[in-house]
Amino acid sequence: MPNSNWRIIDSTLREGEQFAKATFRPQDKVEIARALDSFGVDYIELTSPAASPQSQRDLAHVVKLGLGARVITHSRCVVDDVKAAIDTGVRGLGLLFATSRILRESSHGKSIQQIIDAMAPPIELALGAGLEVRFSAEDTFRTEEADLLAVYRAAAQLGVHRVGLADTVGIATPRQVFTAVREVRRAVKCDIGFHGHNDTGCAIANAHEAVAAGATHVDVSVLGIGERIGITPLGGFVARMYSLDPQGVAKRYRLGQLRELERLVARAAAVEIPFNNYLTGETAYSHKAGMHLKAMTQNPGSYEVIPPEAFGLTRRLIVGSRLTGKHAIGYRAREIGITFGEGELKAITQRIKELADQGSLSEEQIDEVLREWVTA
Ligand SMILES: CC(=O)SCCNC(=O)CCNC(=O)[C@H](O)C(C)(C)COP(=O)(O)OP(=O)(O)OC[C@H]1O[C@@H](n2cnc3c(N)ncnc32)[C@H](O)[C@@H]1OP(=O)(O)O
Ligand SMILES: O=C(O)CCC(=O)C(=O)O
Ligand SMILES: [Mg+2]
Repeated sequence: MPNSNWRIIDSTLREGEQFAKATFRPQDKVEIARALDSFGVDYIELTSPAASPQSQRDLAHVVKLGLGARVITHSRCVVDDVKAAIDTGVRGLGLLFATSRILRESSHGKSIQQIIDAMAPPIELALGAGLEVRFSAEDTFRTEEADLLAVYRAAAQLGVHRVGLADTVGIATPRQVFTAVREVRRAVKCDIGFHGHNDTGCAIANAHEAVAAGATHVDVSVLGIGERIGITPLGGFVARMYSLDPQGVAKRYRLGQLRELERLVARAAAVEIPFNNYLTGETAYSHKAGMHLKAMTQNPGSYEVIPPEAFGLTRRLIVGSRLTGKHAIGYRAREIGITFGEGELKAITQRIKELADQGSLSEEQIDEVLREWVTA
């Protein structure tokens, strides 16, 4: 039975705003927040109101939209920043402190004990205001294990609802993530979140391993946008989890809205959707090689673990290439009402391959060849 005890925290409007090309206008944030809510993400995280006056106004505005998703924000362990967050009416707050030696030296200059002392007042303030509070050890995977467990235990003792592991620089392997989450799971009783950057291409696998080891919350952003090359993409994470539990995932999220959501964010962030994007990429359901096409005409599950219909999309069988085969040609012929005998089919397939050696044929061109063959 797959683990279904996980929630999506969409951070397009926080981590995604840290993406080099993104500067969201107030109306973009509203539109994106509404679309995320309609898709069904469990949390929507926006930039700290301490960042700028407009960030403060945008957060307060999104809070007032009355969305089903919990609107949360993110903050340093600084009392004034937490006060600014509370004033916006957010439901939850992600607090963090970098715990690795390198970031302790370059970012804030505090020892582990000083971090433990400094995180108490902001955590207590946020909890006292009734917020759902999470504390993350930034740069978890370059932090000494004993230091990590010490800050998590201290946060749990203060009463946080969740502790977070953050692969801030995208260095963790899936095995490391599994082990670390399992250790934290043994050390604290509260929920556990995971935030993973994709610098070494493991962000989706790492999010999955975090869940497998007991994490309850996963940070994602639409198209994965974030600092540098970003974090676990919403679509990629949904693909991973859908393949393990199709009904469970389809029940919780409006999967047919994913493509429009991605288009919206791509426009707002001034990027293209990659051709090989998870689930919705232009070629995500295109099949080309003759051996694949034959099997696909028998059973679409042959070369697809995720059916396009689940995401409101359609499959494409590319029949007119030099890699085509007689089964695919016969299939297309039958679709347009033509039936060929075995010998004829082999001959026309050879002819199509010769033509396709000069450049692939469109569906219209294939149909024309098939019809001409009949009348010739
Ligand atoms: C890994 C991540 O993505 S973490 C989230 C990153 N998000 C952001 O940075 C939000 C946007 N940031 C901002 O608008 C600004 O950085 C602000 C408003 C937060 C702070 O601005 P400034 O006061 O001008 O400080 P600046 O950004 O130059 O330096 C960071 C300061 O935060 C401190 N700091 C860093 N991490 C933490 C932390 N977790 N808790 C408390 N203080 C911290 C640093 O020590 C430094 O303070 P200092 O001025 O006393 O040395
Ligand atoms: O607060 C967190 O858990 C993550 C912060 C962040 O964006 C990161 O560490 O990359
Ligand atoms: Mg990040």
